[in-house]
Amino acid sequence: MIRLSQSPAWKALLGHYPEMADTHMRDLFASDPRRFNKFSLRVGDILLDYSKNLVNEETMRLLADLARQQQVEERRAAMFAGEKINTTERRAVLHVALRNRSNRPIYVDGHDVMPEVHRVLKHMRAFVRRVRAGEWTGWTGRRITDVVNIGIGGSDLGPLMATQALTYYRLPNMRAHFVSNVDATHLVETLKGLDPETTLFIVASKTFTTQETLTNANSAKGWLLDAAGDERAVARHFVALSTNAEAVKSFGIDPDNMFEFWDWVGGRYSLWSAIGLPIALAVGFDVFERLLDGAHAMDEHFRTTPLERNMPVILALIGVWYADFFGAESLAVLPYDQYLARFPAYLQQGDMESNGKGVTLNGQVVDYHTGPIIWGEPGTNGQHAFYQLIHQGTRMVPCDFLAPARSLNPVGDHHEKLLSNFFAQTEALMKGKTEEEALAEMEAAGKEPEEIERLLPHRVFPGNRPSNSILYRELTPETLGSLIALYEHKIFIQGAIWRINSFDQWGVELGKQLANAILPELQGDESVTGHDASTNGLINAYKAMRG
Ligand SMILES: O=P(O)(O)OC[C@H]1O[C@H](O)[C@H](O)[C@@H](O)[C@@H]1O
Repeated sequence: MIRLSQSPAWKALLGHYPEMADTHMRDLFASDPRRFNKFSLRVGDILLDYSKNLVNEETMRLLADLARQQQVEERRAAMFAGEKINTTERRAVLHVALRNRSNRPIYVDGHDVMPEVHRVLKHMRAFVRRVRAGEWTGWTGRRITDVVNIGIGGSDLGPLMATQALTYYRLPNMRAHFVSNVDATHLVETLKGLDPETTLFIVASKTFTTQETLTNANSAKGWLLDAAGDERAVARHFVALSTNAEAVKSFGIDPDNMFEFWDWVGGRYSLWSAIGLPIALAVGFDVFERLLDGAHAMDEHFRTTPLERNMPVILALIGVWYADFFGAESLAVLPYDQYLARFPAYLQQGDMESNGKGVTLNGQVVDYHTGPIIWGEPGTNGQHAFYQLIHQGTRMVPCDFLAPARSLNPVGDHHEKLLSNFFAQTEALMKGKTEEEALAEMEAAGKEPEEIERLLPHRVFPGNRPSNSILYRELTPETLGSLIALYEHKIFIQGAIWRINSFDQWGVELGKQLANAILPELQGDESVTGHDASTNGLINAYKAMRG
């Protein structure tokens, strides 16, 4: 197979790049009054405006050619058909089955997975009902008031982000907590205000072998047993979300209290599975299902819409354009929605663990850039922190701005103020401020020539800095589901273009392996000598310092 970087579609983009690198978006807008109409797209209640990008119709055509050349349509079909597109782990990738709200069967190895999906959803619904109704009680018969999800990575970030995003929809009398870090501080500080009699632990781990999660779960069990003094209490206070029934059993959790999922659910794509149980406990099962409905709607758009009008595909193509042709290193995700405060953190795993790869599906080292660094904070906080660099720094930082048209908390003019910032930032990034404009402004303000001379260069904004704006009607559970699915599919399409496996994560193994080797060396006071000088030095300094 010809290398991507040598392929006709890639070369065509390389040929087109100088023209666009030499273009200012101001001119693109000035020369085309229909630019917004041409480069925006609506799916349900979500509007994507991608007109403030360094693209013209030719760019989008060439990018779509690249997608076709890379057979993204075939890859998409293969994913929905349950083919084992995660080739290193020989697994299907079917988070879409978890939210398949149609009657369409989805097959893995000739076996329709939908009946199992529905069985687990039913199990979850019944459990949520019992807990919320106070029928499922703790060992002393008191109703559950607090749920503590113990998990990390995909078994934490998705449920945490979604539970937080759906705070508005939370039902009363149930608090949700999330413990992930193996730093005992996380567990200890979380448990401080809690009563063992009314606390339910959800041990969430796809593999049920993850060090952090099992360590936290064992300590939580100790905390419970200190109060209960009877092993039988564990069955009332621990449930598991996992694919590994054996390990769950040996931890001491009753298999009846295990909510199952399958190897075709990637950890970072798992919030739609049993891993969503803490979400459902916090907001109720009906709201959880609305989240699935929203994701399904985006899945259907993604599955059936031609590439040119396909929202995840467009986001993916624009990202490839900047990463590979403009040398952009990162993508800032900037939600002007406090409920989405953890969305950037969630996408860090979603995107960086998926597309932070340097070899192709065939094992060839790539000679182009793959996944970007994802970062971001909610607006307007980011504006008062790091936007300086985005506006006037030396790097190109493509941004995704997200905002709801309607606030769930309409108080005074907060929302207009929030949205005026949302609109202003993308406008400022695109237009910038020329030297002439800055000069005219200072003169109009009656500034002295000395001051003008001193400050003028600092008051210039180059502009021409790209952004996508994603405006949605309101943060409903459906919209949240659609937004998450939008990014999931975007990541998939980028991985398909780069010919990498977006669904494995070998890069997390080495650190784990070395930590396992170091752990026993931390025992005792003898000096360690088996590593490089830095690592030896650090371990020995630690031993001296800890006393
Ligand atoms: O759900 P678990 O099996 O406990 O895995 C938790 C996390 O740990 C691993 O290190 C992986 O990098 C993540 O993809 C995964 O989400």
